[in-house]
Amino acid sequence: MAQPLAHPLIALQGVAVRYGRVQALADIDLHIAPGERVALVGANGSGKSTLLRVLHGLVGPSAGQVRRDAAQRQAMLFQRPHMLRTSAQNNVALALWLRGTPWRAARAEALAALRRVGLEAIALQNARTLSGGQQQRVALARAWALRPAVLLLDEPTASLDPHAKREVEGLMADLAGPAEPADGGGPAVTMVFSSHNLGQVKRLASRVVYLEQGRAVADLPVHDFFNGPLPEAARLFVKGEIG
Ligand SMILES: Nc1ncnc2c1ncn2[C@@H]1O[C@H](COP(=O)(O)OP(=O)(O)OP(=O)(O)O)[C@@H](O)[C@H]1O
Repeated sequence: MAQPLAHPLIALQGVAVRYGRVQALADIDLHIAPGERVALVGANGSGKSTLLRVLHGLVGPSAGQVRRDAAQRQAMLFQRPHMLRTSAQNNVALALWLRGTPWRAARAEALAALRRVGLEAIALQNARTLSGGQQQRVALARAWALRPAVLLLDEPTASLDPHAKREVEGLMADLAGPAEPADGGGPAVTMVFSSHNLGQVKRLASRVVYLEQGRAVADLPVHDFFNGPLPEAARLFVKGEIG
């Protein structure tokens, strides 16, 4: 398995997760290094969402260890963002306020974050009335405003139309910075995302982890994943999803 050498932001060792009788993850060893853009791919039910939840600390492992750089902030985005019934600006500002930023400063920072995702003009609009793509951009602004070192995204574009998909994907690339590992801790956000869209994986990822029935059966630099030899199931998955 390819494991980066840099000091990991998150390190999983021998991680397993069970939901009752379902073994959602088994024997996962995974190091996330600064500057990486890791794509989690695999069939429905292979464990991608569960792995993201473990990385974010929302689900505890039933076996194994999760170590996290406690000084680093993390944020997570879901397929369908949850918007509160208030303005886009307040949706972002509340996240900052909850982290201890005074309200006035939070409102100002929220506006800057909305500007970052091209939504300054609709800052005062009720977030629930925005389109799916706009809501996902507000969610990205809300996550980015927290200045996370690690951004985890669970199929962030899966429920969007092609135009919105491209916009959100472009923003993800923009927030993550260049696809090379950052040297010396630049402003780049380390990103781990799940996706069924292999074109998107090619465009965004620096590394691909392929899950099968809760196991990481391939963990490769993006070029090797799409061009090199793969375990049979992963090869068929790539062929089926593309062809
Ligand atoms: N809360 C839960 N309770 C019971 N079983 C669960 C729960 N969440 C997930 N599972 C099961 O764990 C396994 C892994 O699910 P997970 O959602 O992580 O897969 P996934 O790869 O993200 O799937 P998808 O691509 O469909 O989103 C599946 O068998 C799923 O049914």
